[in-house]
Amino acid sequence: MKVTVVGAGAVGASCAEYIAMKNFCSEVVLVDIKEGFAEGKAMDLMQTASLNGFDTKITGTTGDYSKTAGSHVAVITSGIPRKPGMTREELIGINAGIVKEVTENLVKHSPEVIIIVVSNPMDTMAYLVHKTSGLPKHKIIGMGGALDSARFQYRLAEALEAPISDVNGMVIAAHSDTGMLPLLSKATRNGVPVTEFLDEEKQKYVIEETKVGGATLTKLLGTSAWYAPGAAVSVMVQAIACDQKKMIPCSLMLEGEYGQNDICLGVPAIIGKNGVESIVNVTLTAEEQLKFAEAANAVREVNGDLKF
Ligand SMILES: NC(=O)c1ccc[n+]([C@@H]2O[C@H](COP(=O)([O-])OP(=O)(O)OC[C@H]3O[C@@H](n4cnc5c(N)ncnc54)[C@H](O)[C@@H]3O)[C@@H](O)[C@H]2O)c1
Ligand SMILES: O=C(O)C[C@H](O)C(=O)O
Repeated sequence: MKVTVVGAGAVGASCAEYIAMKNFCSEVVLVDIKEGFAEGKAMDLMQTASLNGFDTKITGTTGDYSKTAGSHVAVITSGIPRKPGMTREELIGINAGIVKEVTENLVKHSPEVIIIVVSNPMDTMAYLVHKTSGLPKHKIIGMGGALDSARFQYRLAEALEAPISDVNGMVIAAHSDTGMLPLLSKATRNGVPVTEFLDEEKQKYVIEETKVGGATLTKLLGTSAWYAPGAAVSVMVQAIACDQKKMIPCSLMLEGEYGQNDICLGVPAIIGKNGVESIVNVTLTAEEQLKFAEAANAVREVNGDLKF
């Protein structure tokens, strides 16, 4: 399995590192626009191979997409991250042009590729990749829900004073500060609904902290997060590489599912060797349906700023 990661910055390098550490891929190619940067990151990572015990070959290139030819999966992390106080949506002006150009280069050299979109505003960038790549819809997957769900589980474990391995929960809808929908009604501690353990105040705390998870880290770090984003991508790439048929919330093109059309939004999906094997239809409460629809309206407005 050959994987390309475009953008060798914080998230791209973290993706490459986690993918290599899990040792399920033969080759990872890092691509960046900054001269020598991807080559340097690749060499540094390769010098961890004997220490960390992996055999994945990591190489880097400054913009030579012929080196990415024949990739099974490509991850797009190229573009600028937000600074404290910004929203992800404010990145559209710069990132849309980058994501479009990168998509064209990837598809030219790997026409069968499955693309995982990470650059923000992610739901809109995933939509842009659908509109510009010519790839079938099961081959374009936005990464947001896997990360947001991990943050949800972190906050649930904190509120429950439980180990994270006891906790299960999922976040759907938009990958934005206001449009995330943590499904508290379905979250469990070892199969028992968490609502049986948490009072309303704690429930509200978990939901609000989950939704601003990215903003909280951006304020602390001065730029956005990379460890958990990289780990989330590696889980998705592994699900494809190992045909795991894992259920992961991802931003996918909807055609009637969850009452939406012509939009990419986070929904649970089965991820396997074909990319999206199917979308899972979960029954939402009336309040959750309303929030999902509101998130869709907000993303649709941002999508309106795209120029193809
Ligand atoms: N979807 C998510 O959950 C999620 C999580 C974290 C970050 N992000 C987003 O991922 C993106 C990257 O974040 P980061 O922290 O790694 O930023 P970064 O600045 O560390 O890295 C971005 C890299 O992209 C490169 N780049 C820019 N234009 C390029 C081009 N045309 N071709 C190839 N490479 C190019 C830059 O040189 C840089 O090295 C941001 O848009 C950020 O908002 C999304
Ligand atoms: O918060 C950001 O801007 C980056 C990313 O989307 C995240 O959730 O960490």
